Amino acid sequence: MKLAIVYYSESGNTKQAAEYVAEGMKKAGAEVGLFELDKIDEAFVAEAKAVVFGAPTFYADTCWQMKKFFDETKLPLAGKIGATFGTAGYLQGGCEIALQNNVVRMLCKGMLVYSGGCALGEPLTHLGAIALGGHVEEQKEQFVTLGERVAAQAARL
Ligand SMILES: Cc1cc2nc3c(=O)[nH]c(=O)nc-3n(C[C@H](O)[C@H](O)[C@H](O)COP(=O)(O)O)c2cc1C
Repeated sequence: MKLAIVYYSESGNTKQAAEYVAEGMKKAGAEVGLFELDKIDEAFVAEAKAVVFGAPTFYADTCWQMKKFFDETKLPLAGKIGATFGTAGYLQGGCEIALQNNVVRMLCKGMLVYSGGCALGEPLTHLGAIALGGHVEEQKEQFVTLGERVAAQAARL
């Protein structure tokens, strides 16, 4: 089963988070494609059962590069599981708004948005996984768990 992660990262926080999400997917036995936004293997993503989007928060929204991706992409995302994670500088900086807006964009693309929410216990993944202030390693469990949960749900599709 192929699963993809598409992320944007300037200073490395979201890249590290993406690697943890990939770790969780691999633990679940998936073949994982980890792609920077401008280096997407489109054939892999087209075959993937799930695509997880990761982005830093810019001005209390997902970064403009991710918004541009959703505006422009012609990738066949409809019907795939979609999930999201993000990083931000600080608690009141709007990362949850950024995740919510990624959720809205995934819905617009016809994706089946999933995180496991609070149904599967701790850690509660709700809108997705978040790390603040560069403390990505401290939130590793959240990102790994999101990857595992997406992989498990994709296997059920
Ligand atoms: C242009 C710009 C705008 C930002 N705006 C916010 C913001 O509104 N709220 C916030 O919490 N952090 C903000 N940040 C901080 C980044 O979201 C944070 O450092 C993030 O982890 C960077 O991810 P990266 O290392 O993957 O590039 C901003 C950073 C930049 C460069």
